[in-house]
Amino acid sequence: MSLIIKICGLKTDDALEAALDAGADMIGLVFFPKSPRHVQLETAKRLAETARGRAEIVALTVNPDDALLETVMETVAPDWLQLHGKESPARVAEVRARHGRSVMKALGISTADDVARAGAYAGIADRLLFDAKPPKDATRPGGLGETFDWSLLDALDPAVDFMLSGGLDAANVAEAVRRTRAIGVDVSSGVERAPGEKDADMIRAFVATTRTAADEKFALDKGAAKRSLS
Ligand SMILES: O=C(O)c1ccccc1NCC(=O)[C@H](O)[C@H](O)COP(=O)(O)O
Repeated sequence: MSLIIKICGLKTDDALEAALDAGADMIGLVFFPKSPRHVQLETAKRLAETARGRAEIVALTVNPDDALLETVMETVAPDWLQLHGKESPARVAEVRARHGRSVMKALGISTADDVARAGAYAGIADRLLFDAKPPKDATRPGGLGETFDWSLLDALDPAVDFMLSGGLDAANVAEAVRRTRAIGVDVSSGVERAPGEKDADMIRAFVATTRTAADEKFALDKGAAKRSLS
């Protein structure tokens, strides 16, 4: 399986086209009014119509109530609901059952305890997304362009798949691919020239670098597997 690339926080037709043309597998639409990437529902609907069938559509919300999720489902019909707040495992299960959509649960990581707590969501969320834990005074819980110590993820149960985010960009994503066993990567700030303003060249560079790094890792793993058999 090839590495999944998600470009998050798209809010214009041009940025969306750049992500789709570059070959992004998932595109993220942010519904969080305090974010510079917040999209109005009608814009989101139009962007989703363009993206449908070309990439999976992810609707990102933070501690959403069911009314918001119903509105997003009716207007945007995303393939995924990304929960980026303090949703409990029980709430994740409830959202999944009630709205009938795959759920990606984002978890902020800064300590080994944060990684240990992730286990409670395994088998409940359809996918886990690890992000840097935001500082206490942050105005939003993600999309801050901050990395975290990826070695903390070495303690995670090897059976648990995850995507990686938090401060990724074209300069560090190859190392992230090599260093972790993430099945996918997610970027927002790292493909922007200013908060909320995506840059087509940066999107292309991020996707191309990620694909090359993933191919190299696959070739290395294949070589190692062959050597261990001989
Ligand atoms: O992007 C936002 O403004 C945002 C607001 C509220 C919750 C989450 C938000 N973003 C999450 C993401 O875009 C990504 O999933 C992830 O955090 C990567 O962000 P970045 O470090 O900026 O690449």
